[in-house]
Formats: sequence, C-alpha cells, structure tokens
Amino acid sequence: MTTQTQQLSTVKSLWRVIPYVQGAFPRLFLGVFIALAAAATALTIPLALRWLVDNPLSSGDIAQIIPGVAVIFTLGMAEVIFIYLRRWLTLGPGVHLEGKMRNAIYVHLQQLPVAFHDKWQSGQLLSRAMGDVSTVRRWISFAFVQLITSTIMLVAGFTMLFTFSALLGAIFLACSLPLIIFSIRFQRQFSQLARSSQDQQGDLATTIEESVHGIRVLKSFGRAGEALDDFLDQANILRGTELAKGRANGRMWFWMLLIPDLGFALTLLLGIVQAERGVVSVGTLVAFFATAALLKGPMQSIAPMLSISIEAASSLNRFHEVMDAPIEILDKPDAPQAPAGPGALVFEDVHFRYEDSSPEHPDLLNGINLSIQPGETMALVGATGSGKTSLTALTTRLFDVTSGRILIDGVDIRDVSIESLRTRIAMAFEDATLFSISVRENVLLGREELSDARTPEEQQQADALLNQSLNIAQADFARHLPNGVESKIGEEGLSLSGGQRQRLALARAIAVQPSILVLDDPLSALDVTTEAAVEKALRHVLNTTTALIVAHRPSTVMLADRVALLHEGKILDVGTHSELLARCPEYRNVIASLDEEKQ
Ligand SMILES: Nc1ncnc2c1ncn2[C@@H]1O[C@H](COP(=O)(O)OP(=O)(O)OP(=O)(O)O)[C@@H](O)[C@H]1O
Repeated sequence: MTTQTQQLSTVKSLWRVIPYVQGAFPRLFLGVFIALAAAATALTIPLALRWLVDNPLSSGDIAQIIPGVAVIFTLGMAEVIFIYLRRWLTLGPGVHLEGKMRNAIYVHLQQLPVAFHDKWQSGQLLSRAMGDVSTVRRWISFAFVQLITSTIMLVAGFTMLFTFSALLGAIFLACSLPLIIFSIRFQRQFSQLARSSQDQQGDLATTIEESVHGIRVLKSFGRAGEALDDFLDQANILRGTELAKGRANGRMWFWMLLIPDLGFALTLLLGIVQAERGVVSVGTLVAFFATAALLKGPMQSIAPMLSISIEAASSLNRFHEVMDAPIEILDKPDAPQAPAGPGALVFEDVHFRYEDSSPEHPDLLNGINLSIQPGETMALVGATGSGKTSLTALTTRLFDVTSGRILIDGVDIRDVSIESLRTRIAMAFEDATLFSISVRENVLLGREELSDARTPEEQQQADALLNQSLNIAQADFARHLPNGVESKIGEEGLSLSGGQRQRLALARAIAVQPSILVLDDPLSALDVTTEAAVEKALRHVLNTTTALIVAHRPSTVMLADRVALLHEGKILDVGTHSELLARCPEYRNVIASLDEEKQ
C-alpha cells in the first residue's frame, strides 16, 4: 500500500527522532564534541605547516624543524584517535535508537485496532518496522554527526582561507557556491525517489509475503507463473527507482568532485602568481592549500550525507504514519476489572457499521437486542454476509459498537479494562490461527500464568488444564505428534490439517475457562464423527459457561438452548430450534439453506 503522506520538511521529519534518542543524548553529544575536536585538530595542521615553511624551513634552522615535524605528527595522531573515538561513541546511540523505535512500533501495532490491520498490508508494516528503522539508525550513527562536523568544519575552514588570503578565499568560495544549488536540486529530486523506493519495497515485501502465504492456492490453481510475472513487474519498478536514485547520486558526485577541484586549480594558479609577487608568503600559500585540501572531504561528504538524511527523513515519515495511527479502542482512565459475575451477555440497541462502508447503506447491525442468560448457549444463525462474525467481534471489542451498548453482567464492556474483558470472554474463530510455538504454548496462550509455570504445582495445574482442553476439543492427535504437546507447530500451523488447527484453537478458547465463550463456527472443518464427539464434550463445558455460537450447520444449532436469527441487521426472532421452525418462515429458509450447504 502506498500511502499519501502529509509532507513534512526534511528537518521537521528528522526532528521527530528526538524521543527515541533521548537516553543516548550524552553519548551522542560527546560524539559530536569529539568529532569537532578531530576537525579542529585537522585545521590546526595547516597553521603548523605555515609556521614550519615560513620559519625553520626558510631559515634552515634544523633544531626547530624536528620539533615542528613532531607537532604535526602528534596532531595527525590525535586526529586519528578522535575519529576512532567518534565512531565508537556514535555507534551505541544508533543501536539504542533502533531498539527503541522497533519496540515502540511493535507495541503500537499490537494495540492498534483490528480495523487498522484490515487496511494495512503486512509487507508495508514489516518494511517500516525493519528497513526504515535501520535507515534511521544508519543516519544517527553516521550521517548526523558527519553533517554537523562537516558544516562546522566548512565554516571554520573558509574563515581560515579568508584570513590567509581574502582574494584566494573569495575565489575558492565562489567556485564552491554552485555546490549549494546542486545540493538543493538534489534534495528535491532525491527525496521523492527515496520515498517511492521505500513504498515500493513495502509493496514488494507484501507480494512476497502473500505469495509465500498463499503458495498452496497458487500452486493448485496453476497461478505460479502469473504470480512470478506480478512479482517481476513490481521488482522492475523498484529496480527503475533504485537506478534513478543511483543516477541522481552519480550526477551529484560528478559535481561534488569536479567543482572543488576546479576551484583548487584556479586558486593554485593565482596563488603562485601572488606568492611570486610577494603578496602572500610561501608558508601562507602552503597553509591555504593544505586547508583547501582538508575542506574537499567535508564538501564531498555533503551529498552522500544529505541523501542518507533525506532517506532517514522519509523513513521517519513512514514510521510515524503507523505510530500516528490512533488507538481507537482504549481503556477508560482507571477502568476497573470486568465483574466476576455469572456471565450474562446483553446487546442493547447495538448498531455497527464498518468505517469504509458506503453512507447510503444502512448499518450492518441495525439495532440488535439480545439477552443471553448466564449458563445459556445461544446459537446465532443468519444468511451469509448478514453480520454474524461482526457481531461476535464486538463482544471482545475487536471493534467498538457504533451506538448502543453491550453489557457483561450488567456493566458496559467499554467501562471495564479490555484485558480483563478478554479473560472473561474467550473466542474461537473459523479461521484458526496458530503460532509457531509448541502445542502446549498455543493452547495455554490465554493463561499466561500457567504457560510460564515454574513450580511443580503450577506445572501440574497447567498439565491438567491442557489435557482437559485437548480432551474436550477432541485434539488427542496432539499427544501423538513427534514431541507430543511440546512439538512446535509449523509456520502458522500449516503442518496441521484445517480440522486439527480448529480443534487446537477451540482447546485454546476452552483453556481460558471463560465465563462467556464466543465461537464463530469453530467446527466447520471437522468431519461429521469428530464434530459429534466435540459437540458431546462441549456440552459439559457449555452447561456451566454462557455461550454464543455462530452456527452454519444444523448440528451446531442443536447444541444450543435457544437460537437467535439475525436478519437484515436485526435479531428477527429468538426461541428454541423447534419454536422457530414452527413460527418463523425466515428461519426455515436459513435452516433449509444450511441443510443444502451440508449436502
Ligand atoms: N473488516 C471488514 N471491513 C469492512 N467490511 C467488512 C469487514 N468484515 C466484514 N465486512 C463486511 O461485513 C458484512 C458482514 O460480514 P460478516 O463476516 O460479519 O458476515 P457473516 O454473517 O459472518 O458471514 P458468513 O456467514 O459468510 O461468515 C459483509 O458484507 C462483509 O463484506
């Protein structure tokens, strides 16, 4: 996804790095100070040279030559040591900053609502958390200090050149001025290219991620060739942008190398004439060119440092596009824990619509009123696309209601802490996502205290809960994996069948031992016999737990005490399966369509 960014100037964008570098300020400032000391030492060398040429060398005083050379040697050595120290000092802040920024974006991504993740491609998020953060680290560790010291060195160096000879200094400066014009033009062009390249890298990462993720679909539909063509098209666009960046850099380098050399040649010519006429001493001329030679480095470093700074500014913009995304679903200040009641779940005039749904459409959920008693199992049925999954997502605040309210044991779910709400209500989805960790860790994911069990008692408790949850979810197969429940599940559980993944996801929801269980068709991938066994075992759990179960199969409906029919955004009727069959034609239609789907 290529986002439209608010265009900030390079300096404003770079300024936003400050919160992440604060702890490392002393080291960074010391680094800048040491870099300035290195520059000052380097600029002292031409002064020592002038004294050496104009005094002992012209008078032939051998006794003074050796100490003079020793001073220049010592200054050179000091400069080398300062440069080493500067590199050592500035490396730490960069690494510190990289860690802080990466942690911050990870935490923020975890807190951002599901609506944000629905809109953003994972490749874009990945490239911002990895590539862009590394670019900013390179800038702070290297280009930032270099840019400051180069600028100060240029100001001090040109001042020295003017004191040596105003005429020669003015000519050298005049020859260098076009560099500023080129730098400004370069900055404009390069910042656009840098941003395009970073966005295209994000798009490419998304394509790779999606094609690896969907490799089975691509292979089975014989679309690998087309996927490769799409990838190559995107990779070619990125290559074009990178080549354009390289050409812009190359042009900049051409002028960066040529202009100082032209200035150097011109002033050398004039300087020799002036020395010959006695306007300047030979020592001053030597010092002038030693200084001018020293300034070539900072002048030439401006372009690469500018390009790194521009890239870092663009990376910071991309980073902040994620960090600035508001966390819309938040705890109220000092929100209390969800009440430890029996588990009544009530929907009161609940309205909900997705942000991107068009205004002429009515709300997807258009005034839901539904009351589920403690310990009751309520099945939710409705035509496909009627909003059943969306309704279940509201219970744990994956999305917030647009209006109305949802109550858990009489308390609005927005008034209690989200963390406590999500321990009271556990969810299992049709699309079961497992993590690349062991079966044990996956099942005990919602029981942090037990997944980190240390004492033998905790271990025993964790084992008992794990076994009980696996039994209810009919996930016995997990014990027969190569390392039993300690077996690590392949990436996103892909080494397991769909039905096996669903059973582990169900075991995970059961292990939370919630007061309310919300199941979004979690048995869809099971065969009829396994489904019947899971349902039988589930009945025991559901006797003591309030449950809301989205049902796509008549057998799931049979599990429930009552059934709610969702129709055109409202709960059209609630009753037992047979009551609804008898009195509600819409219910009969939905059940008939479920039967047809099953056949
Ligand atoms: N994250 C989302 N952003 C925008 N629209 C969405 C989102 N998720 C679902 N929708 C839309 O909301 C409507 C209801 O979807 P939902 O998944 O809640 O229905 P459902 O009744 O569970 O469907 P099914 O029985 O097919 O699973 C659909 O039209 C769908 O396109």
